[in-house]
Amino acid sequence: MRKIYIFDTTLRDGEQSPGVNLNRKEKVEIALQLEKLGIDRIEAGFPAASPGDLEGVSAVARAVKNATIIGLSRSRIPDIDAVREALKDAQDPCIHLFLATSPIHRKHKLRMEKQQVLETAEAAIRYAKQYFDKIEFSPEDAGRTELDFLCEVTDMAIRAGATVVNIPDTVGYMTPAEFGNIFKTLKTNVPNIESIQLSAHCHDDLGLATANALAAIQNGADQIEGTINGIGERAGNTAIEEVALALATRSEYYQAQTTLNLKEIAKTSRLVSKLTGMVVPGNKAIVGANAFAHESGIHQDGMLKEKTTYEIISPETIGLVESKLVLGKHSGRHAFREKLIDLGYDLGEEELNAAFAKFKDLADKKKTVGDEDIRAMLEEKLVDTPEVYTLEKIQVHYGNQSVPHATVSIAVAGAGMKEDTAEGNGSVDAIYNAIDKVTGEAVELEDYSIKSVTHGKDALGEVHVVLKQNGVTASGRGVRTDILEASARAYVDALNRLIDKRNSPGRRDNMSLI
Ligand SMILES: CC(=O)SCCNC(=O)CCNC(=O)[C@H](O)C(C)(C)COP(=O)(O)OP(=O)(O)OC[C@H]1O[C@@H](n2cnc3c(N)ncnc32)[C@H](O)[C@@H]1OP(=O)(O)O
Ligand SMILES: CC(C)C(=O)C(=O)O
Repeated sequence: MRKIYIFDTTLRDGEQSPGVNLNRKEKVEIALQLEKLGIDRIEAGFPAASPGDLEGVSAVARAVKNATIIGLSRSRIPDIDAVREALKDAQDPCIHLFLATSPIHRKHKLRMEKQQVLETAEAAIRYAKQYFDKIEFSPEDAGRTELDFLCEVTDMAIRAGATVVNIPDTVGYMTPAEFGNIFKTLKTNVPNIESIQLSAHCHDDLGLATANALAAIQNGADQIEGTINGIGERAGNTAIEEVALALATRSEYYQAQTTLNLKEIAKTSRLVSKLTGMVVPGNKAIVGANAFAHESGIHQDGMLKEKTTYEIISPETIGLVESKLVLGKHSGRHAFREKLIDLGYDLGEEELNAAFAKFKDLADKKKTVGDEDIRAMLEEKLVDTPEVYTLEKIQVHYGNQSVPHATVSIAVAGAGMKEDTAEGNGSVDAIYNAIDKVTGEAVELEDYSIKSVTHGKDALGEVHVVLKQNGVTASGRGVRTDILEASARAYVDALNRLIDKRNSPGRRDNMSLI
C-alpha cells in the first residue's frame, strides 16, 4: 500500500476561518495533539502575518519533535526571512512558498504576466533553498490555471529546488474528475516529477473537498493537505479525518493508507472545536455527534442484531467508546427493550407494551428520550393502585390580568365521565379545585413539590403531592413534559391512593414515593 502523507493546516488555513484566532499556547496545545495523532507535517502559521503568528510558529517548532513544521510565505524575501526566524529551532523545518498562477489571479490580483509569475516564484524558491532543504511550492488557484502553464510552473519549481509541489483548488471549483486529471497530466508531462512529492490542497466551496482529495490520491498525489473538522477559509478545507477514514475503510479500493493513529481523531476534533470555538455540526462525517448515533427503529433493530448492518466504521476506531442508540419518536420495541434491560428493568410482554406506548407518547413531545426520562416514566406508578379516578382531560385558562380557571374531565369508576370547572389563585390551584369539585373528596394538600427530571425546554417535570383526609395521608406522583398536567396527575394519583388506604385500613403505608 502506498503511504499518503498528511499535511495539517489547522493552525494556518484553519485559523483563517472568520472569527478564529489562536494564541501561542493554543497553537502549541493543538500541535502537540496533532503530533499524537501522527500527522506527518504541521503548517503552524504564516510568520509574516504578525509578530504573534511568528511567535506561535516558533513555539510550535520548539514543542513538536515528531513532525515536520512548516511556515507559509509569499514569494517575497521578507516573508521568507520571517519563516527562517520562526523555524530556527525546528528539528525538521520546511518552508511553504506560494504564488498564484491562474489567469484571474495573475490579471487582477498580482497584475503579472505568466513570465513574471515564473520568475518571481523561481527567485523565491532559489532564495529559500539557501536556508531550507525542504521546500513546498504552491501555484495558488492551480485548479483554474491553464494545464500547460501549470506543467511549466511545476517544472520550474522542481528545477529551482522544491521538494513538494502542492496543487491547490483554492476556491473549491474543481470536480473530482477534473482535479484527478491535473495530477495525471503532471505525472505524465513534467520531467523529473518522480523526484518530488505531489500534494493536493482542496477547499469545500461546493462540498467536494474530500472527494477531490481522494481523486488526487487515485491519480498519484503523495500528500493531502487539510484541517481537523474541515475548518478553514470560507467553507473550509478537506477534513483530514474524512480522508484518513476513507482510506482506512476502503483500503482495498484506494490501495493507499495514512500512518495516522486514528484512535486520536475524536479527541483531536474536540480539542480543535474547543479552542477555535467552531462547533462541529451534529451530522459532520466521522466526528459529528450523530455520526455513530442511530435513532430509527429499523436501524436500531439492525444494530442490535449486527452492527455492520448500519455502521461502516466502528466508533472505537476513532477513539469513541461506543455507538449510541438514541431513543426518539422513530425508535422501535427492540431498542426500547434493550434500553430497559440496560437500565435494570425486567418487564413482561404486557408491561413492555404499555411502557412502549407511553414512551411513544413522550417521544412525540420530546426531541430525544434520555435515561432519566425513561426511569421517571416507568416509576410514575411504583405501586399498582386501583384507579377510582382517571384523569382524561384538563383545560386551563391563565392570564396575568385575570383569575385562572381550569376545567377537568375525570372518568370515575362505575359512574362514567364527570367534568367541572373551578377558579384558583394560580393554575395549579384552579386544577386542584376543579378535581375536588368533580370527585367531591374533601382533602387537604399537605405538600407539593416539583422538579425537572432532565434539562432543556422539553424536560420532563416531576410533581409530588401529599394529600391528607381524616388523619390519613397518601402521596402521589405525576411526570409529564407539561408541569400542569404532571400536577393534575400527581393529585389524582394521591387521591386513588387515599381511597385505597381507606378501603384497606389495616394495610401498612407502603406508598410513599417521596
Ligand atoms: C490562498 C491562501 O490562503 S493564501 C494565504 C492567505 N492568508 C493570509 O493572507 C493571512 C495573512 N496575511 C496577512 O497578514 C497580510 O495579508 C500580509 C501581512 C501577508 C500582507 O499584508 P499587506 O502587506 O498589507 O498586503 P495585503 O494583504 O493588503 O495585499 C497582499 C499583497 O501581497 C501580494 N501577494 C499576494 N500573494 C502573493 C504571493 N504569493 N507572493 C507575493 N506577493 C503576493 C498581493 O498582490 C498584494 O500586493 P500589493 O500590495 O503589491 O498589491
Ligand atoms: C497557500 C495555498 C496552498 C492555499 O491555502 C490555497 O490555495 O488555498
